Amino acid sequence: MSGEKEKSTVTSAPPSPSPSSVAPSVEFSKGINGLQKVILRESRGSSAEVYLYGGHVTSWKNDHGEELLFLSSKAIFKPPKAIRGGIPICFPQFASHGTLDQHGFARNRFWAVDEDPPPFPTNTLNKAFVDLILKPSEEDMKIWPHSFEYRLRIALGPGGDLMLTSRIRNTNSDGKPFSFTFAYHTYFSVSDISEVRVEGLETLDYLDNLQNKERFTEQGDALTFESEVDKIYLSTPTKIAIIDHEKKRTFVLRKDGLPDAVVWNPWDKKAKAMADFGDDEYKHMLCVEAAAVEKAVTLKPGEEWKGRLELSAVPSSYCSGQLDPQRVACCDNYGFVDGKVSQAK
Ligand SMILES: O=P(O)(O)OC[C@H]1O[C@H](O)[C@H](O)[C@@H](O)[C@@H]1O
Repeated sequence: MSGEKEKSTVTSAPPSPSPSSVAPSVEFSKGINGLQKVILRESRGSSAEVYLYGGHVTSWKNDHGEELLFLSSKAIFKPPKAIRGGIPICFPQFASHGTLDQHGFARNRFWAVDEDPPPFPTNTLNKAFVDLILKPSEEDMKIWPHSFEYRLRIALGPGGDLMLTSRIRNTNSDGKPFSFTFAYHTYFSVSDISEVRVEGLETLDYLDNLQNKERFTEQGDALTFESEVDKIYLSTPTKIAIIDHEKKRTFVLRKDGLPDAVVWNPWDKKAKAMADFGDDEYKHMLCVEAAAVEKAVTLKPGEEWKGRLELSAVPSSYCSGQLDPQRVACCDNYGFVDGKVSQAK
């Protein structure tokens, strides 16, 4: 594996208000196997890495340099294989919910940097971000005969929050609508899967992929893990927490436009069957995927869909058991202000 990193371009955002901190920056460089990647750095030291192959976030680190996403030591950075770990983009099909290959093709296409994206309503001050774009090739049109523009903004906020915004537009000139399913297939890094709990999905209905996609209702308790899990929770709240007791860290996932949430851990048997996944790595990862699966999204020509994911990692002074997605403020240091996440002072 040639992991040579070769710096090429650095673009700096406006100067940071704090004299002791460095301005957020965006750096283009070569990653594993010479694949192009983008490194986002924000002023307090957190960072993220994005491969143009797949439009794939492979790393998200906090201001102590600790990795927050799981990336398999056996991940294959070579097309057409999708990268195992980080945040694969599943589009235009989630899993095998359709006639395309598993999880669609966006995760194994080369994306381009979008030099001139249409304006975003969100504030980008003090954020390091990159805009990517995917348009179908002629080959793609043969397997999925629809013209689209998929714009992906990946941004790192001043507190180290990672934000992904997808804007997908139907650009068909034949007047035809298209439908798709979608997921941000996020692999979180956890200390020990048996010590982790997920709050926000209790009492919800789910489709169990391990039982012919049959529908069940989750019990009233937070989710814990002691065997393989592959479930699609339906109509979930906008906020889900992954509490890692051993690490004393809580991931807070906020989503918009993505009603479902997939929870996946392959456990030991499936782990062994995957060539690009270590036998014991299932112990240190958990996928919680903001998704639109049960009801496909349909776009008429000219229409655009937006799906947004915000991830933050906070110390686990987080009040376990008190997650209420309807509340405007949570007992951690983060809350919603005017529909946007802000860090309380
Ligand atoms: O191996 P992959 O194609 O990346 O898929 C990995 C997993 O993705 C999702 O979480 C699905 O629900 C699982 O059924 C699938 O096994």
